[in-house]
Amino acid sequence: MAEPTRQFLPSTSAHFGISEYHRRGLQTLINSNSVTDADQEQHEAGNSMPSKSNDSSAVKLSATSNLKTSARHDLAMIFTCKVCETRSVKTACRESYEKGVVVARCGGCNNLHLIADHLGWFGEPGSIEDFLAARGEEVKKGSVDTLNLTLEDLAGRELSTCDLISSVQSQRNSRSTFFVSLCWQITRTSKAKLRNMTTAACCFRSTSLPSSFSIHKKLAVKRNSNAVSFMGLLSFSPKTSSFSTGLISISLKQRRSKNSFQVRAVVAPSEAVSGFDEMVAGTQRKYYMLGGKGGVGKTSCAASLAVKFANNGHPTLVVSTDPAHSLSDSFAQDLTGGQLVPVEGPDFPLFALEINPEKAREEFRNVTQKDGGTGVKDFMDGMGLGMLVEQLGELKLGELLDTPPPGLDEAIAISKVIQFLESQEYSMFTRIVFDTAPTGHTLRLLSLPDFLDASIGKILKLREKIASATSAIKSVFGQEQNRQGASDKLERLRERMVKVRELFRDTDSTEFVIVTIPTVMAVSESSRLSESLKKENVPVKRLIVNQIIPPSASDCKFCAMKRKDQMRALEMIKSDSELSSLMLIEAPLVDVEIRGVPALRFMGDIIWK
Ligand SMILES: Nc1ncnc2c1ncn2[C@@H]1O[C@H](COP(=O)(O)OP(=O)(O)OP(=O)(O)O)[C@@H](O)[C@H]1O
Repeated sequence: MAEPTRQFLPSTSAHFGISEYHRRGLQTLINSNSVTDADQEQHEAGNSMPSKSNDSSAVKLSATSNLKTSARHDLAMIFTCKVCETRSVKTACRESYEKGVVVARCGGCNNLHLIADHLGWFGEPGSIEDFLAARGEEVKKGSVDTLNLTLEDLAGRELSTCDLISSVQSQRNSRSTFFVSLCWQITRTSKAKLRNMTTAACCFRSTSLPSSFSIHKKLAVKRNSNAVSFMGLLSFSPKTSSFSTGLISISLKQRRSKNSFQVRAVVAPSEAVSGFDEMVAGTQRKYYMLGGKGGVGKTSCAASLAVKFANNGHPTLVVSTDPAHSLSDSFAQDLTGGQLVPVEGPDFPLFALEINPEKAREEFRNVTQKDGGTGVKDFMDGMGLGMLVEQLGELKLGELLDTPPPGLDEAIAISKVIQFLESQEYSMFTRIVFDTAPTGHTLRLLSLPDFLDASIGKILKLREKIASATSAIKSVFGQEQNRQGASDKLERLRERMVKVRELFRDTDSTEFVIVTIPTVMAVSESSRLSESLKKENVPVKRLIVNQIIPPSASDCKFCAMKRKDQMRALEMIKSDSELSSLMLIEAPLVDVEIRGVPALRFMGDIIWK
């Protein structure tokens, strides 16, 4: 048998470490004649010889002896095949590495690389460390805590070549450890590679995230139709110097086998161009608000956009601020409860939140009543401060509190979401999609922040006047503290309202997408909505015309008439002064109900191109 030459060209940054944490029992020892494969997924070693290589591997062995993917595999290594530049993670038996023979097959080009050969089968006995040392190259060893794999290590190449789209940071779990999920988006070229499971690219967005990290415990491998996710403990060196531990989730996309969702008949109308590339680009947070007349498909469009963002690597949050929520129905999952609920199905994190408007309204009422509403009025009446009561009348506070203006609950709901998103815990979300309430509500919502801002401002001023006029009396009544607390709350609420207003008008981060259907009534309403949005300086670029009946060769008279009507409405859009300037996205009426993630994915692929 011709003796293959072994050639390893490890990178100088290569390091190696074996943790002492999880020693295997003797019963799992492989005898010194054994050859082990070094592949976590396939047991393939020993069936062919390591390639005689001019191909060389930049080998990085990392300490993961507590890796529990298999009882036999307690050593992990990451290496780059110099033949095909594929980065691979493999696990092997430590005893085999120390006493036997270990070869690793490159997932990209199928070449075998010799990692250890203590039996001298392929030349001088030794291991990769010896081979590297012979070349005068550096071998680094480390314990679990000192293993710091860079992002490039996981990506397997320069990150500058990746289109870094998103990242996920962390949520604290009840035990105060970090759950860290890393997500990444890759360029079209790298996507092709990923489909072959050859490489992956990661990225971080948040500045608070570590610059280096290592996986030192693999917890789970999750497979679904088009992704494999690795979950593992992560250690990293944050800016604050000490090491932290968390969980890492890495997804490798595979070629999608078959769309599990089948529609019986769909005709995509003319070129649907939504400019999705622009929508998905960038890692900075963006807000998309979808609104329109009741029943036109706002929820379906919002949910399908959220699924599409998530499947394109953006950790996404979809929020319903419509008092009559239908997100749960649309996703076919229970998303109620006013909390962030993970949506099952998409490749990357997607969470949903249905805000409880009644609760939000109640909250507002409590705060204002304590400080500026009937509480203050009663108090002032009692004190004989007639002239201030007059000012109260001007504010129409009673009206505000007894019959909250329409749109108030939604404004509070949105401000609540902003509050959520400002916290570090939710900094991972890079796309926020709002499923808003029907048009009328939304229009009132738009003017509401200004109205509330003014009202609350007046309430606060009034409070100050009362405070100075009655401080002595109040201290007798012992109410000062309560009033201060309520006043602070009110001030915070006012600030949040201002933020809602700013968010709605921020052209860099926000876009309002109008959803309509091709009927004269819906188009007229959309035109009015567009006009109002413009007046309020809310950025609007896109108009979805949903439920367009596809042309048909059948003699269905009803369908033909209906389609004719629809075409008329479409013409109306094209000549409408408000709507004609918007990017028109035509979405067909499909003959199944859009329910559940596969259906939403399907719809998203039609609309968001
Ligand atoms: N393109 C489409 N083809 C077929 N059915 C659709 C399409 N778009 C939406 N639907 C269906 O229309 C119904 C209403 O859709 P959806 O709930 O998304 O509308 P909405 O505007 O959010 O309604 P509401 O104003 O009541 O919240 C749903 O049953 C949905 O499955």
